[in-house]
Order: sequence, then structure tokens, then C-alpha cells
Amino acid sequence: MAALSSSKHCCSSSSVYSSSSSFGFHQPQRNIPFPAVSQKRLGSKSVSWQSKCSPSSNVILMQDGALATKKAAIDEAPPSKLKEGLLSVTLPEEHEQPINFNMNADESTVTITVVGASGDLAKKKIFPALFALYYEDCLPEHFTIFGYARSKMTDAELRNIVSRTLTCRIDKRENCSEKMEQFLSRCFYHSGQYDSQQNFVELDKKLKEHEPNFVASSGWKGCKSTFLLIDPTKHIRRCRKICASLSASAAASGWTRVIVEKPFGRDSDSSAALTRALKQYLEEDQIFRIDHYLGKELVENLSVLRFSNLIFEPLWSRQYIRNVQLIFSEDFGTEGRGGYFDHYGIIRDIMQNHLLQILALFAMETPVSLDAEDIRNEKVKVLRSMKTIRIDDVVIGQYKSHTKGGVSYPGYTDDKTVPKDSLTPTFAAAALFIDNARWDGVPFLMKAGKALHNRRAEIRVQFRHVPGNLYNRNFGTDLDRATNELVIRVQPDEAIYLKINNKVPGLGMRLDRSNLNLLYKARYSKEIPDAYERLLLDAIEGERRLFIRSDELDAAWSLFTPVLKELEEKKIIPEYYPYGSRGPVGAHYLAARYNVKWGDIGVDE
Ligand SMILES: NC(=O)C1=CN([C@@H]2O[C@H](COP(=O)(O)OP(=O)(O)OC[C@H]3O[C@@H](n4cnc5c(N)ncnc54)[C@H](OP(=O)(O)O)[C@@H]3O)[C@@H](O)[C@H]2O)C=CC1
Ligand SMILES: O=C1O[C@H](COP(=O)(O)O)[C@@H](O)[C@H](O)[C@H]1O
Repeated sequence: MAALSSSKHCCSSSSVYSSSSSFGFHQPQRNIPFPAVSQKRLGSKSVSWQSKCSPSSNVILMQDGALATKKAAIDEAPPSKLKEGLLSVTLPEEHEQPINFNMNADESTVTITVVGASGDLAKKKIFPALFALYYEDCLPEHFTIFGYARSKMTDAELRNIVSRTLTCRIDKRENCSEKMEQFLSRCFYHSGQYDSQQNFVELDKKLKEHEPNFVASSGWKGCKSTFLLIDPTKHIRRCRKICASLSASAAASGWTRVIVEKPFGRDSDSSAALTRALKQYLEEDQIFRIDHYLGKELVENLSVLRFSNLIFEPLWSRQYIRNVQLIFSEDFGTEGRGGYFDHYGIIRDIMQNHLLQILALFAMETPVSLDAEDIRNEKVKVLRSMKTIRIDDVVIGQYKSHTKGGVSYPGYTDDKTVPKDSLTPTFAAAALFIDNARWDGVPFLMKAGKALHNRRAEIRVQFRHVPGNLYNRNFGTDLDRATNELVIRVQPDEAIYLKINNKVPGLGMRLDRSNLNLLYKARYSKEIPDAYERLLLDAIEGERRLFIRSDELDAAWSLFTPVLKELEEKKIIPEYYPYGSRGPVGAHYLAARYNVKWGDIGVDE
């Protein structure tokens, strides 16, 4: 979990504040005029424009009532800053005067705390993503990163661990080691218990010591963000304590945002309990629940593809789409995470969150705007329109050991941290339906598994066959074999391709299926940022579009909780499949029931 400070409280203690960056840092003003404000007449507003690091980010935050409209705000902002997207404004409640804000980007500042810094995710993803942002100049001029966990460590030891995980992009090798040194010199560590307010007060004290002089001298108390990287469901009491400490510190010294990693509960009740615990001390808009699949490039592109191309949106309904497939596979097992995994299983680990989030983005109605709340409103609507999942529409599997080419691969229950008699699914397939006018009757098939034959995540959209197609006789009796299929390959080798029927060149009339192929590595020379880079940047900027709101979470759990309960109460035995195989055959029967063939199986997979 991580917490960020937002401009909302940072600015509340003084009558006139200014801000110089998209990160919302507040300074005594530099006299750039801004429209007058009166708290009574005003509501929250946000303004979006192109930012250097965050193309569609919501960069100006006007809260506690700003008279300024979006247009006025943009009109008032200096063009150079609009270009860079470096503005953030918060208006104090008592403020009745014209407001000014600082435009000096050099004076922007943020403090990032990584709670659970000794863990796997911090090393593997969080520090490398923060470094990538630093390298890209997407972090403010003055930033400090504090690792926090119970393990005893010095700053040097943290830096040593972190340094081993930092890499520069292939196209950004210039000054790489110099940049790493600079980055590491901003990383510090503080050891403490998660439930000790005293330890957090000590941390706060250290954070202050690292604030730049101009922050201290202005009386402004700081903008902080905190990543909570301890399992929030298992450590709910600790999380509540952490939030209490952050909230107490924020009340005295700014405001805080908390970025929380999954798992967000294991069913509706535990998820609601976690939400209650977090909301005891934080407002919903301070909580950033991460689903890292939403930060993946092609998942983000889904809306662009659909809503900015005339050739797709009109086809996006039951009228033209026969089925949609959401596929996740990994070619490795739960090695090393068996203890965690056994408590959750693949449905909770991948389907209820990552695949369902993609489904919601795919199937939602057009949002009013690209504002986070508009998008999330549409996602909630579609999730709430889904039919209860029937147990007959779910197939579960578990991998067993397998020997191939003289190499022996372990079964799931061979992991010492997994009970020998565990029925936890490592594979699942499910058919879901959306009960609305657009998607009535269209199967949304999900498939997710570990220890399969490849690593892949993709969205497949199979279209209906062309009515009265002149070329039907070329396809034989199985017309569905010749339908168009749009494939959005999220990973690896990001690509979007469309399968079309095409005449094979020559004097005859032979058709084949070919791909119109947008392979990212062939089209774009730029390396694709890791999902965590996008998400961390958005969290720091206060952009919520890619984070899960509590009502979305409730809707997702309402959908999956009944079937999960039934599977567990009935102790349904998973279908065993060999490590490295294509998974249980039951998945094919499930698809066949709805006249569907999995698109990832076959000649053109
Ligand atoms: N690792 C991954 O690939 C992914 C992880 N996540 C989620 O991110 C979060 C962090 O994951 P990850 O880093 O792998 O987790 P780890 O198991 O590595 O632990 C993270 C931190 O939790 C603390 N911790 C571990 N056990 C306990 C305990 N029994 N009591 C109190 N604190 C404990 C450790 O700090 P210390 O003991 O020093 O206090 C450690 O720094 C989790 O919520 C996880 O579900 C999500 C997606 C992928
Ligand atoms: O959330 C999780 O995701 C990873 C897969 O993420 P990816 O970005 O590598 O595709 C998965 O291995 C893990 O079990 C799950 O908790």
C-alpha cells in the first residue's frame, strides 16, 4: 500500500497557495493571477490536458470550490505550463481572494513511502518503476523515497538491494549509472512495526528532515504518497493502523494518498471489511486500489481502439460480435507464492480482478468523458448488469507434475507451502453473460491458468459470419471458421491484429485467412513502459481512472462470491492437467456448449 499527499489538505492551512507542478506542490505564490473564488458557490472541479508524462492526465485539481471553470483555468494557465501539464491548484475553504499559483517547476516536491519495502513486489516492480519515472523526468524536482518495513536495514543496504533491480531502457542507456546513483541517493529506509503509531511518527520526522528548505520555510507541510505493499486482506488490522497513522500525520502536515495492492478481500464480506477499515481513516478519493492489468499498454489502448475508430464502435454489440474471449496463461507454476496462492486460487488471483476489469472496459457504454468518475461509472454499470455465474459455466483445474525431455516439473501440491489435499484451482474457465441490450446472449469466455504451455494474455473478439456471403462455398460447412477475429495481445509481443479472409494471389479463386497486423515492436521503436510506471505516475498525479473504486470492487465480488462459495462448499474436484500442457479438456466442452472455439488453439494461434 502506498499513500500520496494531495493538494486538498496540503493547502488548507493558508489563505493563498500556489502550485508548480502536476504533482500538486504548493508554494507561496508567484503572482500569476487566477480567478477569484468563493467557497460557498463552488464545487470540485478538475481539468485535463496533455501532460508531458501523462498524456490524458487530470492535472489541475480545484477543490473546496473553485469559481474557475475548466475553460477559465486553461485560459489562465501560461501556455508553457499547459504544454508541460504542470499545474495543480487547491483553494482553501476560507479563501475569497483571487488566487495565485507558483509556476516554478524546480520547486515541486513529493515524498513517497513504500510500506513493505523489504518484499518481493517492492524490489521487482515498485523501485524499478520509480527509477524509470525518474529517468524520464516524470518525478518532481524534489522527491524522496522512504522504504518502510519491520526488517532491519540501513539506507545503504536498501540501496544495495534496489540497485540490483534497476535497469535502463534499451533506448535510454545514456548516463544510466549516473542516473541510478542520483536516484539511489534519494532512497532511504526506516524500520518499524506496521501497527506502531510511534514508529510512523519517527518516520514522519525523518521525512521532514529530507524536505527541501523552501518547504520548511513556507510553513507548508508536505505532499506524501504511500504504497501499501503488505497483503491488505491478511493484515487488515495493520492496514487500519497504518491508515490511522497516515491520517493523523496528514491532519498535522498535509494530506495523504494510499495506494493499495491486492488482494482486496477474498469474497464480498472480507472485501467490505477491508473497505470499511480503509475508510475509517481515509476518504475514498485518497484510496488508490491497484489492478496492474489496467496499467498495461494494450489494456489502456482498448478504449482508444474502440472509441476513436469508426470501423470498430458500430460493430461493438451482439449484432456483430459472436463471442469475446479473455485469456491469461502462464508457463510457470505458483513456485515461491504457493502459500499465498492456496488461500485465493486462480479465480480470485486473475479472473475476479484482471480479466473482469478488462471485460468491463471492453463492454462498457461510452463514458460521458475520459474523467475517472465517468469511466468508472460505466464500468460499474456493466458489472452490475452481469448475470449470476452458474457453477455449470465454470471449469476448474489443477496442474500435476510432468516430466518432459528428462526434466521433471512439480505439481501444485508438491509445493511445501501447499496442503497435499488442496483443491485450489490453478486453472479456470468460465462463461459470463451481460444482461443488457448491447450484449444480450453474447458469451464472454474467460480462461486463466498457471503452468500451461505458454505465457500469454489476450482479448479475442470473434465476429459473426457474413450473411449471404458470396464466398460461402469456399469455406465449406463451418461458416464460423471464416469469420473475422480481432485479437488484442496484451503480452508478450504486444499486438493488435485482425483476421480477414483474403484471396490468395493467382489465377484461381482460393481464399485464406490472413492477418492485418499491428505488431508494436515493428511499428514503435519506443520500449513499452511497465504497467507500474503508468500506475505510479497516475497515483502521484492524483489521476484515478486506472484505479478500482469501492463500488466497482463490490460489484466484482458480488459476481464471483456465490460461485466461489459453491465450488468450495461442494468441494468440487479440479480436473488435473500436466504441467506445461494446454490445460483441462473441460474448457473446450464449456466453450462448445456456446458454440465457441477458443481462438488460442489452432493453426493461427
Ligand atoms: N509479488 C508479486 O508478484 C505480486 C504481489 N502483489 C501484492 O503486493 C503485495 C506485496 O507483495 P509481495 O512484495 O510479494 O509480498 P511479500 O510477501 O514479499 O511481503 C511484503 C512485505 O510484507 C511484510 N510481511 C511479510 N510477512 C508478514 C507478516 N506475516 N506480518 C507482517 N508483515 C509481513 C514484509 O516486510 P517485513 O517482514 O520486513 O516487515 C514484506 O516487506 C501483496 O499484497 C501481494 O498480494 C500483487 C501482484 C503481484
Ligand atoms: O496479479 C498477479 O499477476 C501476475 C501476472 O502478472 P503479469 O503482469 O506478469 O502478467 C500473476 O503471476 C500473479 O499470480 C497475480 O497475483
